[in-house]
Amino acid sequence: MYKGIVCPMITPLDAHGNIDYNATNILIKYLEGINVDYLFPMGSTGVFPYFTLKERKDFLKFVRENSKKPIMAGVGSSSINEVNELMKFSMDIGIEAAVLMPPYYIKLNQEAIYHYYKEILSSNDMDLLIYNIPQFTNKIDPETVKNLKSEFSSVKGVKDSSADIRGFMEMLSLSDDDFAVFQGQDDLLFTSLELGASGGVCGTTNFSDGIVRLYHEYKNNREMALKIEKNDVIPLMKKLGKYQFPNAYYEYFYKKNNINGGYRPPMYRVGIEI
Ligand SMILES: O=C(O)C(=O)C[C@H](O)[C@H](O)COP(=O)(O)O
Repeated sequence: MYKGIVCPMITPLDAHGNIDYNATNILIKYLEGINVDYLFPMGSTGVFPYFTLKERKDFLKFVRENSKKPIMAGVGSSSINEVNELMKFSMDIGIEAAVLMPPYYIKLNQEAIYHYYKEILSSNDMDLLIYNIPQFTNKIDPETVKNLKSEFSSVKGVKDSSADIRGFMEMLSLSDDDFAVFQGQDDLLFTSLELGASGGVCGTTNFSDGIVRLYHEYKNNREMALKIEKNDVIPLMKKLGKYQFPNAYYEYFYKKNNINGGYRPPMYRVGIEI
């Protein structure tokens, strides 16, 4: 059962916009230090669409070779061949699970989305978390998740970043011992834990330990957890939300660690005050 706090890792970049592996090591050590439960490279915060397949594989391999934490690999692509290639690669190098959002560009109905996942799940045994993020790609409905879950035992959960609490509650109704439901928005973590979520995929963990403290406090001291959400997490998310996603996450990380980091266009430096 997947459970706890997942970091959707930024992909640290150098001044030329290439992947900076020294900075990546600093990030991995930080995440181990604050004790997140899983590393999630090549998700949305990791700006996976801006990288070639080779860059994506190299980054996944580096994270695998430099951390013993369980890993969820972002394998998203509108090309099923690319998804299969990334899943097979991830499985071969010992990554525990894959995270996959519905395809993008062409607007798809639920039947098409079902067929996309079915095709991939039929030829891969790796554990898979379905990723609902309708602000960036086609939406997957709880009903479609339910159908895929009942047909394929490798579907181990869903990560919902929609910020739609009604939809999230429908996803939660699918929870069982072998199916996890993660909240994808940091500032909804407390509410989601109250509703029975398995944990959160939280971007602020790239440079702040508030979410991890919230998650651990929640078990013993609910009031304290709520305080952390109100005083630390919500203001931080509000600040980050003012800028083009996810540039401010990168800038925060670079500033915190005194790294002369860069951006790959269309990313750019936003000039956040921290
Ligand atoms: O990076 C990932 O893959 C994540 O899981 C983090 C978040 O779910 C999304 O980044 C949310 O994006 P916003 O709605 O723009 O805040």
